[in-house]
Amino acid sequence: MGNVHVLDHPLIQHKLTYIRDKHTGTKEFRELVDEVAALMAFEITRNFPLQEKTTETPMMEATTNVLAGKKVGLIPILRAGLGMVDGMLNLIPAARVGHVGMYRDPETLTPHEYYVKLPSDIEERELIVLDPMLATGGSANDAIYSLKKRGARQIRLMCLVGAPEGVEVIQNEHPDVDIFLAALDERLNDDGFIVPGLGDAGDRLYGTK
Ligand SMILES: O=P(O)(O)OC[C@H]1O[C@H](OP(=O)(O)OP(=O)(O)O)[C@H](O)[C@@H]1O
Ligand SMILES: O=c1cc[nH]c(=O)[nH]1
Ligand SMILES: [Mg+2]
Repeated sequence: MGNVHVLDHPLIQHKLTYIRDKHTGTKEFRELVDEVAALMAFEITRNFPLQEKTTETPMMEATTNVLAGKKVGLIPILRAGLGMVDGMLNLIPAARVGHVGMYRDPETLTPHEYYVKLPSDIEERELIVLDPMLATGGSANDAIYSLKKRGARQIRLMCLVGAPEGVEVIQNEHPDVDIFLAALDERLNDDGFIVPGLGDAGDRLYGTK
């Protein structure tokens, strides 16, 4: 079963509080999501392999470390996942970005895929699926199946807020996928929204409500 990592770094938790706050406007919401994504990138890359390199410092020749060249693919689930891309790219600038378009029917809560465009070598890349919200888990579940169908082999899922229901779906359907969250919330309400949550992530990012 995939591990669930709740990234409880104080800076992440502090910023998440203002992301949740209903008084936070679109501009600030977008900036905070960007910042938290960068902080989460710092944590999610913690186990990336290093290799030794000989470096001449101004003082002497030294054996130092550089990243061992792990190839990364960032896969935002449109729309709301887009809000996490730039923050991640700040720390992993060589990552390629693939897009999966998915919307959740507000009545049935069923996800519908409407767009897929991926780097050609996804089978060689460590893919990080990005979406602020893991609610019923339907969207992330379908997006991960869609990636696997196209050859993906290594996938992690990174969300700001997860519900236990969504976590369970991913753990059951994709035991090979580790989940990284800034918070694991209480539950879903009757409309399929995470509570306490942060509301509709896409609408808050792009000011569409
Ligand atoms: O876990 P689930 O129950 O599938 O719900 C989560 C999904 O719902 C939201 O997207 P939405 O469908 O609102 O699309 P948007 O990002 O375009 O607003 C959110 O960004 C996730 O993709
Ligand atoms: O709480 C939720 C659930 C699904 N999508 C959102 O944007 N928010
Ligand atoms: Mg939305």
